[in-house]
Amino acid sequence: MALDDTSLDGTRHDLDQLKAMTESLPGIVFQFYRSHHGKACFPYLAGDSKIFGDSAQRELLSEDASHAFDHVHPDDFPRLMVAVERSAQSLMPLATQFRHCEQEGEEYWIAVRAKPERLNSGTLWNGLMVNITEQIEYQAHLRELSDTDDLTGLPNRRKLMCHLKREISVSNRHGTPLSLMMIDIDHFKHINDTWGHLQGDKVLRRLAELCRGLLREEDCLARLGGEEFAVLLPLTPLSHCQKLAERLRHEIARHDFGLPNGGVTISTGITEHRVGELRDQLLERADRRLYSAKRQGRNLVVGN
Ligand SMILES: Nc1nc2c(ncn2[C@@H]2O[C@H](COP(=O)(O)OP(=O)(O)OP(=O)(O)O)[C@@H](O)[C@H]2O)c(=O)[nH]1
Repeated sequence: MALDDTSLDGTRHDLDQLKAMTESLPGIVFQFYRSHHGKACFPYLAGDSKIFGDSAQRELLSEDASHAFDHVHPDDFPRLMVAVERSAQSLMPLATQFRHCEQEGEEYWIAVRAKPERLNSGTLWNGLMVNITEQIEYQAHLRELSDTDDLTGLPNRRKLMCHLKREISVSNRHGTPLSLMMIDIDHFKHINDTWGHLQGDKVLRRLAELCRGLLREEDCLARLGGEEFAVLLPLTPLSHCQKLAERLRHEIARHDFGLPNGGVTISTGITEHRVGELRDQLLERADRRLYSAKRQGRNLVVGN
């Protein structure tokens, strides 16, 4: 059959347009092939050159995909391989994400979506990879906001509960000590009522800074709400926690918070986690001791 020159021109034009379009995509259109013997390659790759380099690098990948896998973050590599294997076995779409690392240390988060088809010699996926670094960073920012107390910048109750869950599980598994302090400012209502809410806010912020400065990096100081704070101390037995609580109490009592008459004091309940107990049992015991400190006259640490 004779070829119609005009329709060939049209086809060439369409192909050129398609090529130009894929080259400017904010992602990659690809084919990935894996033989039954494990040989893998990218027969087709087009799009964002940030992800898989220039045409010379892509030429290499069309023969051997291992150069691409060298750039996958080591923490993400096993998950990616499991996802590929599952998709090959089940012929369900491949859907996962991973970090792509550049030699210069730059990292991109890539989302991959691809449909597999069985061939005689292996599996072929047709799919897309999209750079989702901005979304991942934005999600991390939102998570940070939802875990942070606005006024003091400290972790909030929600974040402390996550830490508690993790540290209790470590303590249960390894039998390592874990202590908890519950701190409450004494007569804070009086400070607010006498000097105003803004002055009260300043006291909360200053107290948070003061405590932060006296704690180790791995100790989690959180604001639970109002004038109540907590400190979670991994690898710390009650005796050390007691010394630290006394030090905080002392430093706060002698600190000049800028209030015209007198200082600020705190009451503290401390306790150590008992292997096997639940988070709420630990919290309740620390709370009971805090209220015992209040009952006994305030500006006090109670540990049993
Ligand atoms: N300035 C300020 N005040 C707050 C904030 N959150 C809670 N408060 C106030 O903290 C005060 C807490 O009062 P109470 O619960 O009666 O406790 P207290 O006066 O410290 O008395 P004791 O704990 O028994 O020593 C209340 O007046 C709340 O309005 C805040 O973010 N900023």
